[in-house]
Amino acid sequence: MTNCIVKNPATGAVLAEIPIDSVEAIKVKIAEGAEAFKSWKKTSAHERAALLMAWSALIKKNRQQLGELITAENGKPIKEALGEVDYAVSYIDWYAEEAKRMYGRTIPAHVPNKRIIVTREAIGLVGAITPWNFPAAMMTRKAAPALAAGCTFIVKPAEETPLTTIRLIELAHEAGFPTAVVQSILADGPTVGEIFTSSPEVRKITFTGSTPVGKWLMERSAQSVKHMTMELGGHAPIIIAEDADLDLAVEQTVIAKFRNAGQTCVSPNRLLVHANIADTFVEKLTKRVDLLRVGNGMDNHNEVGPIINKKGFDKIVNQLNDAVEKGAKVVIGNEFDFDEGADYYFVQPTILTDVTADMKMMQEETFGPVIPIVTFTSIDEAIDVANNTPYGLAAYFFTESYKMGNYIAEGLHFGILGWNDGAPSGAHVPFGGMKESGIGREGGSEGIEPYLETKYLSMTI
Ligand SMILES: NC(=O)c1ccc[n+]([C@@H]2O[C@H](COP(=O)([O-])OP(=O)(O)OC[C@H]3O[C@@H](n4cnc5c(N)ncnc54)[C@H](O)[C@@H]3O)[C@@H](O)[C@H]2O)c1
Ligand SMILES: O=CCCC(=O)O
Repeated sequence: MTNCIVKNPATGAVLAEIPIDSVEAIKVKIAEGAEAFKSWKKTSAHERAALLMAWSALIKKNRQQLGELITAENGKPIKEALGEVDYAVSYIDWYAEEAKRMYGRTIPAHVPNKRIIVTREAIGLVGAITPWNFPAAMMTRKAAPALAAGCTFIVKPAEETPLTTIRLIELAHEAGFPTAVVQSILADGPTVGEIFTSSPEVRKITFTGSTPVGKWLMERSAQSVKHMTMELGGHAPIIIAEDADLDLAVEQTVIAKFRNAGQTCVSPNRLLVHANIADTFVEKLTKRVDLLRVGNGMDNHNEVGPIINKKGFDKIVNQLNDAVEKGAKVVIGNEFDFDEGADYYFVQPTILTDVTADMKMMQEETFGPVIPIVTFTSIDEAIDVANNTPYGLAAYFFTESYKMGNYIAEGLHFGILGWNDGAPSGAHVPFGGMKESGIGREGGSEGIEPYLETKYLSMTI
């Protein structure tokens, strides 16, 4: 592959054909990033914060253009794409502030003539690899804390959606970041994975993507003991307790589930509803889902865009066929609008009932607009089913009871919990997963820690 062909997933039209970086060119960028670290780490936190604020201002000025770029290459509705630009910028704003709070400490010495000082230092050159589902926000939530900490940064965006990243990096340079401090590269994942993991100059890898690729990167990085942040796959449950506010649960389920047509790592993948309220809930949810308009995200009225590509579409169809063959009942959806020749794929929002544990969608991430519904009769049973997965990213639950809510929260093994809340993400909170959903957190005060080393100085005076 010498060129990366970027397509509009809503139409299959080619948006751009960009030459990919050669192995040699990638190695040169890594060397430049490592060299730039020597001076960048010496800049003051206030200087770095000011550059981040200048970058943020330029992104805000170009909000509409960036939003349209996201919709064009990713497919999500324009309103959501503009929301993603705001979300992406919020990480830059947050870490421009956090840059100034990289506090150290002093430790009382065990003898009178010693003084001990603990400082925090930037790790070095960071290699980032990002997915196509949030082309702006997954990049800035890595770049902003890395740059704030004093690290230099190289990102490899997904081949499906590199245009947003390329534009964001241009704006960073326009804002005043030296070229070698923040860079992007364009190449296929395995090539970049191979180079990043084998390069001693790359001191940290931060990855957002699928669990198998994350595991592979971790294995290879062991050779040079790199720092790692892993934001991997999810398999989020929603538990609807018997006393839940059903209208609220319906509204929040729709928000959580159909964002980016279900192609979101925190997207609910399994809906567990108490048997006594299941019929009422399914009826209300179906009415609401029936109102969702599917189509090209550039049309402001559409709320559910296309699936990113044929591979993603085939996975969804395969899971649906498997579920129906094993006895699931289609309440709404299971319909498709696609054209393999043109290369676009839409899936109608789908609700399935009579879902059982042996169905593929109860074990694997679907990454599509599909809601499988399972009933339960006791909350312990629901918690067990929810936890019965190697993943542990996000989980949601709906109950009006304070005691029940706390009981469920304490029982769930997930890094992010939404109680009566389908939208828990934000720059100010620690985002990340347990078990095979990842290592480390992005966002919040936790999000800068993975870019810092601890150094302590012991002085005899
Ligand atoms: N936990 C989170 O914060 C989070 C956020 C968004 C997406 N995700 C996950 O990402 C996945 C969807 O993205 P995807 O299907 O594009 O994932 P993917 O792992 O196939 O690709 C993600 C990125 O990794 C690159 N890549 C592929 N193979 C590689 C290799 N061998 N070495 C290095 N890089 C490689 C790709 O080019 C892309 O840039 C889902 O599993 C989703 O849950 C997780
Ligand atoms: O897909 C993963 C990111 C979604 C989010 O940050 O809420």
